[in-house]
Amino acid sequence: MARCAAVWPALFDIRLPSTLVQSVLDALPTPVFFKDRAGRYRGCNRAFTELMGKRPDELLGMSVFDLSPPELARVYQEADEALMLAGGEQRYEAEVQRPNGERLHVLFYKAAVRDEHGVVCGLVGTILDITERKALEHRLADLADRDALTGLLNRRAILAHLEGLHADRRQARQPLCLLMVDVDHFKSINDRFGHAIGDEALVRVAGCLRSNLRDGDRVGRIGGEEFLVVLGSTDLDDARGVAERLRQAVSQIMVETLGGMLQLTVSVGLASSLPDEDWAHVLGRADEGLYAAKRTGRDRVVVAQNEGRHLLSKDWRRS
Ligand SMILES: Nc1nc2c(ncn2[C@@H]2O[C@H](COP(=O)(O)OP(=O)(O)OP(=O)(O)O)[C@@H](O)[C@H]2O)c(=O)[nH]1
Repeated sequence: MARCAAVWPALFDIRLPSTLVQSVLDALPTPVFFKDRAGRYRGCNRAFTELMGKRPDELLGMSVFDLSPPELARVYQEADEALMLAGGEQRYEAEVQRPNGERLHVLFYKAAVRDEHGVVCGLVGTILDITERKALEHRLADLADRDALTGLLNRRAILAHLEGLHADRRQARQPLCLLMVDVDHFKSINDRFGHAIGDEALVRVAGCLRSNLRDGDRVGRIGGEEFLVVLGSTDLDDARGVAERLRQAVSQIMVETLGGMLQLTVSVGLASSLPDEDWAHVLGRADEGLYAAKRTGRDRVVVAQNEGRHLLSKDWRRS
């Protein structure tokens, strides 16, 4: 790539030979550019030309719309105008598109440049590639929401999802349906076959629940062998169908053990939110439905009574 000498404007002729300034800028790994008051590129360093895939002379006089897709160019233009109006410095996150279409997450650092009369005559900007950092942040955020054994949402994440969705559905005056799903006789599975088989059973149940739900539904592991399913937009009749389908799907799971095939079953409590009902109450009623399913023989779905006991078996907000 050609050096960018002669592209840097006289504006940067700050009693240093401009070729020296340009050489210093070209030695930097960080893209640097300069725009005039009209937002046209008036200079840049080698890293910027490499990022944009253009020759230095091609870049001269271009606007952001000549160089970037319109949705990105609009972001840059708005930021540039705000900076040149206010003066000072600016820092923001955005994306940059390479000529091959690849998008980078970047941090822009820009500063207004003033002429000898103190009037803003352009800006200088640098671009820091933070793509890897962003990917790592997303990965960490995702890991923080996951249950380590099953990969499902963990208790905190599924309850946060429930709280958010419940608020939306309540505002739209639509009910929200929940399923509490608990593996039957799990303690005796651990006792008879060992914890490794118990863990495998949990992983298989988790996979089965996940693969039998639609995109808008969410499932999380909220306790040892207890799962919570938050259904997207589903009325009580449909939710009953979903619960029954999940129950049957789990009963098809066969876990191979040294003592033969282990068949799993789950009990399910289903509750549909009442108008103005708190999310923790709906959860409490689904829990009561689950315990009714356990009491009446397991491997079944019980729809929670609307009245509920209002004395929650657990305080879901705190637990
Ligand atoms: N293998 C394994 N076991 C777990 C895990 N978390 C909790 N458990 C066990 O799950 C068992 C749950 O037992 P209980 O709550 O008595 O319920 P249950 O035996 O399934 O009985 P019912 O629910 O009444 O059908 C306990 O023995 C816990 O130690 C885990 O991550 N892995």
